[in-house]
Amino acid sequence: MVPVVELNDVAHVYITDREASLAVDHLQLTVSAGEFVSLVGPSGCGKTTILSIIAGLLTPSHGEVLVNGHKLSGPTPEVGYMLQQDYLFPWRTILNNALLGLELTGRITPESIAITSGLLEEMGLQGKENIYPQQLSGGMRQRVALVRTLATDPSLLLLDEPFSALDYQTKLQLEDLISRTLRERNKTAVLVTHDLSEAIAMSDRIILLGSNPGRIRRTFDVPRNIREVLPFHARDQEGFQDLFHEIWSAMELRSDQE
Ligand SMILES: Nc1ncnc2c1ncn2[C@@H]1O[C@H](COP(=O)(O)OP(=O)(O)OP(=O)(O)O)[C@@H](O)[C@H]1O
Repeated sequence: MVPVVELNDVAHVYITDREASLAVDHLQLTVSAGEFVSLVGPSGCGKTTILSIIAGLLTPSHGEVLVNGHKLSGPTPEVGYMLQQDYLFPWRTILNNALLGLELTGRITPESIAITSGLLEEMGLQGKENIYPQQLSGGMRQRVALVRTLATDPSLLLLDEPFSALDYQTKLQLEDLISRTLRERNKTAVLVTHDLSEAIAMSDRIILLGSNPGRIRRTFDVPRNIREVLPFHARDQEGFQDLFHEIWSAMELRSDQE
């Protein structure tokens, strides 16, 4: 089966007035359909750069990116991007915010509106369609952002720290909701997070990056018993703490000690 994402020897150099800096180098990465992969690593190792490249927002200086077997040359509806901030427009109602992606891609139809309303309901936002973002809590707003991302039916979702601005309880609830929603639809996802336990609880595979320049250092497969349950209960599964410590130790180890 064709992978949903393939990065072949991708590198990126940021060029500013003062310098050129190699942000990521020699990236080789394949993500299969239905897989949930997390990118973890120290600040500045290139996690956001990699997501921007996969989103088609940044053209890599070297190498190529394939999405569903096609070479990426810019943003595509096949890839949805969800960020830490929800970026809802305050002047649009919840439903109209959720419909934004469909509107921008010229796909507003009675059917797509009904599907989006159904998604809002699934996210516990029934009755909120005609109110405005400022009337919602942070967790609710992130759920609207998720609906907006899912409404265009992308095969791949890029999640850049989508829970980091939320309180702990809301974050755990949203992790379960997103995990269940993506699994039910067999969506593929790449998550960037600073929270290692979140990465283990949500993923099939964890990619540890090192910095200067950003490179893949190690990959960890999450055991089946952890993957099979939703994130909240995954944390209680046998082997969870062992994997946490294994990845943590690898993070602490400098790359020159490997
Ligand atoms: N627009 C830019 N211009 C110049 N350098 C940049 C730019 N964006 C990122 N960088 C540099 O590229 C490197 C990777 O940055 P990136 O934001 O991808 O890392 P990150 O792992 O997502 O960091 P964090 O965990 O802090 O969010 C860093 O050294 C950063 O300073």
